[in-house]
Formats: sequence, C-alpha cells, structure tokens
Amino acid sequence: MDLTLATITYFPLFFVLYQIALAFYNLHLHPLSRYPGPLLWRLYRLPFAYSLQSGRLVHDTKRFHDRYGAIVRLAPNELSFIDAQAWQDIYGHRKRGHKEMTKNPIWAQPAPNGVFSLINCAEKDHPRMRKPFVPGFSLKALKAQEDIISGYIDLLIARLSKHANLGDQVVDIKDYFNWTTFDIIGDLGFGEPFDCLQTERYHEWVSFLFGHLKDGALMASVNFYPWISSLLVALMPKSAYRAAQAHFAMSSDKVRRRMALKTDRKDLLSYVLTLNDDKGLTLPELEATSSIIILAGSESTSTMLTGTTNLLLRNPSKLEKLVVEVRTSFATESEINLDALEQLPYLRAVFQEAFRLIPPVPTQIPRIVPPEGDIICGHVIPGNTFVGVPQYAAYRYAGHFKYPDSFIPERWLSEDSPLNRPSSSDPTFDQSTFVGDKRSVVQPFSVGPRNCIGVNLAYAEMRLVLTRLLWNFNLKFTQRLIDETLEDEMLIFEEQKTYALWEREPFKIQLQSIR
Ligand code: HEM
Repeated sequence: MDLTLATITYFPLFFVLYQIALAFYNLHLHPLSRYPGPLLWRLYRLPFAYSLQSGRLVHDTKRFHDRYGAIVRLAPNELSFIDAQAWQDIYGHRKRGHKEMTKNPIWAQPAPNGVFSLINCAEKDHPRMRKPFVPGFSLKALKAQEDIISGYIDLLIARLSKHANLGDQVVDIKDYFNWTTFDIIGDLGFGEPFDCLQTERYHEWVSFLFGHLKDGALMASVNFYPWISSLLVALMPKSAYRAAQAHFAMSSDKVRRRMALKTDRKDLLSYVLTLNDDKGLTLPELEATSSIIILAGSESTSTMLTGTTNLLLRNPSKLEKLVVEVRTSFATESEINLDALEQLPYLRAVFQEAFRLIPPVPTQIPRIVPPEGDIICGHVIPGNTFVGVPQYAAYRYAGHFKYPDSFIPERWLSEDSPLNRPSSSDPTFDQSTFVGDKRSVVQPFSVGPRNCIGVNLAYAEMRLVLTRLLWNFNLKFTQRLIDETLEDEMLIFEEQKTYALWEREPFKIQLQSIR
C-alpha cells in the first residue's frame, strides 16, 4: 500500500484516536482540568463555537454559572469569571510586575484597510491611539456638544409626534432610537449626520453595518479552526469582499471630508485634528477608528434605550414612578438639560438597574492571560488561557443580587430615599433587603485602560432621549387579539439572541401624545 492510500485509509481511524486522546488530556491532564463546567465543553471547543454562532452563548453561559458557580470552564482553554474582583484582575490597570491581558486575536481583527482601530489595537499602540480622543469625550467637551445632541432629539420628538397625532401611533421604537444615535454620532464623529431621522430610513452605510454584525460572531466561531476560516475566506464571494471595501471607503471619504472642512464646531474629530501629531494616529488608523466609533457609539446606546423602555413597559409601576419624576421636575420641556437630569435619582436608578438586567455588551469581553500566567480571583491561571467576565451571567447571579431577575431600580437608591418603597407588583423588600447586593460587579463600560471612552456621551444621550420621550408621550405595548381577548404584544428583550451584541427584533409600541 503506498503512503497516500495508507493515509486515506487510516485517516478516519487516526482522527478518532486523536479526538479520544485529546478528550482524555483535556479532562484529566490539562492545567485547567480542576475547573468545573459542562462535560462536552471541557473536552472540545466545538460546543462553545456552536453556541456562539447560534446566538445562545450568553444564555448558555448564565445557565452554567448558575449551576457550577463563580468560575466555569467554557472550553478546554477558556475560563469565565463572574466575581467583581475579576474585572480588576482581567481588565484593570496593571500592578507592578503584571502584564496586561491582551485582546483575544480570535475577535480582534484588523479593519478592511489592514490596520487595527483603537478598540482592537495591540497594547503597545493603545495609549498613543487613545490619547488624542480623550479630550473630545470629556464632560467639558460634552457641554459644548449638548446643543448638537438636543437638536437631534428635537427631530426625534417631531417625528414621533407626527405619528402620534396622525392616529397612526404604532412605531418600531428600536428604529427611532437607532436613527437618533446614528445621526448624533455621525454628526459628532464625521461632521455630517446620516439623515436617518430626516428620512425615517436606515442610511446604506448603517444598513451595511447591521447586515454584517452577525458576521463578526460567525467569523469568531470559525476562527477557532484556522483551516476552516482560511477556506471560508477563500470561498467568500468577491461581492461580499467588495461590499466591505466599499463600506470602508465611505467612512474614509467622510473622515477626509471632515478633515478638509474649515470649521470651529466642537465635534469629536475637532479635538483629534488639533491634538494629533506625528506621535499620534496615522491617517489609516484614524479612518479605522472613526468607522468603529460610529458603531460603538450608536449601537450600544440605542440597545440600552430599547431595553430600558422594554423593562419599563413590562413593569408599569416603575414606568409610572419615572414618569412622575420627569413630569414634576420641570416646568417646561426647555428646562430638560444634562445638568438638571443629573439630579433625578429615580432616572439614574432605572438606568443602573437596566444595565444590570440587559447589559448592551452581554457577553465576555475576551482577553488572554500573558504567557507567564497570572492571578485571577486568587487562582493562579496558566499563560495563554482565554478569560473574560460575562456580564449577563454575572449580573443575574443569585449570589450577587437579591431577586436577580426582577427589575427593581429601588435597589440602587440610598436607604433613606423617599422613593425607596416597593410597589404592589414587587417582591417584598425593605431598606435592608439589598444591602448584600454586589453592586461593583456591574461594570457595563468595562474597567481599566481599555474601558469605554464614550461613557459621558452614552449617558447624555440616554438621559435626554428617555426623559423627553416620557415628557411628550404616554407609552404602551401594542395589542393583538389572542383567544378572543386583547393582549399585549410583549417583546421580552432578554430572550433575544446575541451575536456579541443583542439581536435587533422589532419592538413596536403605541404612543399617545400628551402635549
Ligand atoms: C450604553 C452605551 C455603551 C456601552 C455599554 C459601551 C460599552 C463598552 C465596553 C464594554 C467597551 C470595552 C470593549 C473592550 O474592552 O473590548 C467599550 C469600548 C469602547 N467604546 Fe463604548 N459603550 C457604550 C457607548 C459608547 C459610545 C457612545 C461611544 C462613542 C462614541 C463608545 C466608544 C467606545 C470606544 C471607542 C471604545 C474602545 C476604547 C478603547 O479601546 O480605548 N462607546 N464600550
């Protein structure tokens, strides 16, 4: 028998033997073998990859933490941690003698121009790339941007009022939130909006992004198998490749147009263009980063607005409490501004609780332990282990929060707050019920040197949009006839699939204009 024939004949046998040996090694001899997790997931990477590409990883991970506790082995070389300390140990600023846990290359891929953006770049490039962006995202800069943001919220309210006044009140509110956040970040980031609110349609640039959000998770699930991913890239239709290039070219054009614009408007790029020098970002890096800022700066914020509205509608007593706070705190709509909104305790508590129940980045943000190993939550973890904190699982863990799946903004209020009373639909609680809650587990913007740069902007948009919505409209679920009775068409936000971010099912609601 020649060598080729022998290889073909015995390949299946070698393959099966190899898989058995691998399973034995992963179960008994691997340095992570003492950590608990579902059996098949500890033996092979495949169940993780399958769960990821089918949109169930976030929910599966929660189930496993509920069953196995604070540390779960999600794949032969991957551990998932949900204790608050893990945030500092994995993502936090490094103590002397500890290297940063790097971004995981399975996920952190270059932009179509071949360079890495701020969010995906290597640790050594990160300070250089982040520095010119910092002033544009400061609270001081935000004050100068407030008028631009408010202008788009005026337009949002005008668009929604038109529907409410025509009696054609059912709207997919998710689209309106998306259009608002895209227009704002388009204007602040590129100096020109996408005109989504103006036209009440997704701009082609935005549609392309949404069309390909899932692809990131799908690509990551095959990146675990380099030979399949090379094959997929080779088989990818040329048209898909050209579409990605064309999309990126559109971003680059927008950046170049903004750079050529002689203006003193205080948008995000104005700071970068003044501060950047030959030690800062190169033009290709700036193009890659601008493109990612549009996505990072719009999708998570609109997800948060959609999810919060969904939680409020499913909990009418909480909605009512917030409506009272909003409508009694201002005499006119023009008084609603960022300084005034900082003072509303129930609004703040609603967002904290919504971040807990439906974090916009629900999955683990993947990192790799440096080759020499490091300590996480008191455990010595071997080098090159994949690690992360899965937000959805951590925030709904019964060991961290009392009534973990209930929407109770009151848990975030001070104990002596007059708002700190249960409503009839709540489980019983008093001032002492939530003292044991592990609040520092909730870090929706991550921590450390690579945390979210857009926190201030995100809060500004969320507060302004939600309060002005509640100021102007009463909101209701749409209804339909079920078994001869009218019932709410209730989307349960957190039941949606996730592909790194939440999927975007329609969320139709009814608006009644009250002004
Ligand atoms: C509710 C809204 C938001 C949430 C929950 C959120 C969450 C996050 C998280 C968890 C990270 C860390 C990602 C990682 O380590 O891989 C991040 C990074 C980032 N976010 Fe946000 N984000 C939000 C809004 C925004 C906004 C409004 C902007 C800007 C316009 C923005 C821009 C960025 C950028 C540029 C990074 C990368 C920062 C760096 O690597 O230095 N985000 N965000």
